[in-house]
Amino acid sequence: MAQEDVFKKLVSHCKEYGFVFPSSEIYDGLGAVYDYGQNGVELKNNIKQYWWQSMVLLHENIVGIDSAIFMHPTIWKASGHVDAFNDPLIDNRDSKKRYRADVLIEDQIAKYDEKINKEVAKAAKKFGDAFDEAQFRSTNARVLEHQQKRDALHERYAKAMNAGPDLNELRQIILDEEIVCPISGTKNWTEVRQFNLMFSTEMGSTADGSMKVYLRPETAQGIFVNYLNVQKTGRMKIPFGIAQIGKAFRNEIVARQFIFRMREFEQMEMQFFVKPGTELEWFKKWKEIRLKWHKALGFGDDHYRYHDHEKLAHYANAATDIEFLMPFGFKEVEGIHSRTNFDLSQHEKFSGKNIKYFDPETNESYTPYVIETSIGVDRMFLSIMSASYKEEQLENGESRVVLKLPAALAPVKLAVMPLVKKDGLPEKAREIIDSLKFHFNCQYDEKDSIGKRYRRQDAIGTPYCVTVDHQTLEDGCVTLRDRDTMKQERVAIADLDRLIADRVSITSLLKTL
Ligand SMILES: Nc1ncnc2c1ncn2[C@@H]1O[C@H](COP(=O)(O)OP(=O)(O)OP(=O)(O)O)[C@@H](O)[C@H]1O
Repeated sequence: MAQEDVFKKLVSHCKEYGFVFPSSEIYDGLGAVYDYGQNGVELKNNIKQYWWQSMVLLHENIVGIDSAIFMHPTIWKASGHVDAFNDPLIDNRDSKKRYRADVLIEDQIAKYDEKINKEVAKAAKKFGDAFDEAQFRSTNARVLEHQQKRDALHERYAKAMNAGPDLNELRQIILDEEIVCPISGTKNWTEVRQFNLMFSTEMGSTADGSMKVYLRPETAQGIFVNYLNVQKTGRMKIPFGIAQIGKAFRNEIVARQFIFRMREFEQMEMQFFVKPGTELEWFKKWKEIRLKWHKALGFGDDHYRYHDHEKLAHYANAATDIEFLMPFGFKEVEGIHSRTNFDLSQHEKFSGKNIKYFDPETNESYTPYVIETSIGVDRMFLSIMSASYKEEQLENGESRVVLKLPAALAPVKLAVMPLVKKDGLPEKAREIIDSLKFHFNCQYDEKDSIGKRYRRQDAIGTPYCVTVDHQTLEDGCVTLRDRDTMKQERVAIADLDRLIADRVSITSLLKTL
C-alpha cells in the first residue's frame, strides 16, 4: 500500500478509535488544532511519563519544573523571538493561499529527488539482478541532469537562507524554478514577507493600561529564567538539568500532515547546565542518551537517524535532529542543541540582574553553557502511531487492524471479557478488574462476539485480553490472549498481576535504558 494511503488510514483510525479529533469539529474545525480523545490522552500521558521518568527518576542531577505559559514580554525580546522568530511567507494572488517560501523551495528540491528515484526504480526493474545502482547514478544522462539541477538549487537556496534570509532571492528562486501554486496552478506570486510566529494577546483591562503578552512559542525560556531559583533552592551543582513538559504555541503558516505541525502543541524540554568548555562533550552524551530512549521503544533502529545541522543558529555551536521514518519520510521529532550561554547572557543583559552561577569548589562565578533536548509530544505520538499501525492478513482468510504499541504506552493494558452476559460471568469479570485496576488500566467489554471484541482491542493496541468462561467459576483460571501473537493460554486469575503488571509498566521500558 502506498505510504500516503497508510497515512490517510492512520488519520481516520485516530478519529474512529478515540485517539485524535479535529478541534471544534462541529464548527468545521480550527486549522492545525486537535483534541485528544479517551485513548489518545492515555497514550499521550504514557509518552510524557516515559520521558519525565527517564529524565528525573534516572538522573539524580535533573529536576523538573512547571512554569507559566504567560511570561514577562521582555523575555521574548531577550530570547530573540520578537525580532527573529519569523518564517518567510508568500501568497498566491489567484488562490489567495499562503505558503512558506522556504517550504515551496524545499518541496521543489524533493521533486528532483523523486524524479531521480523514479529513473533508478525504472532501470532496476528493467535490468533486474544485473543492475548496478551506483554506476547507473553516475552515468545516466537524465539522472545526472536532475542531480545537477537539484544541487544548484540547493546551493542557491542555502545561500539565500544564510543571508538573513534574502527575501528577494527566495522569490526569484520560486519564479526561476517556475513553481506553481498547487491550488490555482498559477505563478502569480506576491513579494516574500517575514511573518512572526508568536501569538499575542492583551493582559489586564485597558483602563489599567494593558500589556501585550505572548503565548510562549517554546517552554525553554521558563527554564532559563528559573534556573537560579532551582539551583539555589535545590542546592544543585553544575552539571545539572531542568526538565519541563508544557504547551507551546506557534502561528504556523502552513500547517499540514495532521498533528505533525500544529498551532498549539506540547513540548518536553530539558536544559542541561554545564561548565563552559565542556559543552561539546555533553552534547555528544545527550545525543546518545536521547537516541537510546527512542530506540528502546522497539520499532527498529532503521527508523531513526541523526541530522546534524551544517547551518547553525547564531547562538548555537552544535545542533542535531533525531529524525523518525514517518509515512511521509524521515522527519524531525527531537532537536538537541548546544545553545552556548546565549540565553542566560541575554536575560542577564535585559533584566539587569546577576544570574551567574557561583561554583563553590573553584570559587568562580560564570554563566553556564546549555545543552538542550527538545521533543514534541504530539510528533512523538504521531511517530509511535505510524510505526504501530498494521493491517494483517490472518491464516483463516480474515484481516485485522492492530496497533502494535509498546505495551508500556498502550492506553488500555488489559480487557476483561465474560464469554456470555449471564451465569455469573460478568460478575466474575468485574471482580478481576477490581483486583487489578489499581495496578494498570483495565477495560470491561461484554458486547458482541469474542472475535469482535478482540478486534476492537487490537485496534486500540491493548496488549492483553482475558476471557472469563464457565470453567473459570470452577477452576479460577481464564484465557489470556496476546495481541501480537494472538496465542491463548490458560492462566490462574491469581497469576494475572504477576504476568502482566511488569510487562506493561513504564518501569520495564526504563530498565532497558
Ligand atoms: N508546530 C509544531 N507542531 C508540533 N510539534 C512541533 C511544532 N514545532 C515544533 N515542534 C516540536 O518541538 C520540537 C522542538 O522545537 P524546535 O523549535 O527545535 O522545532 P523546529 O526546528 O522549529 O521544528 P520545525 O523545523 O519542524 O518547525 C520539534 O522537534 C518538534 O518535535
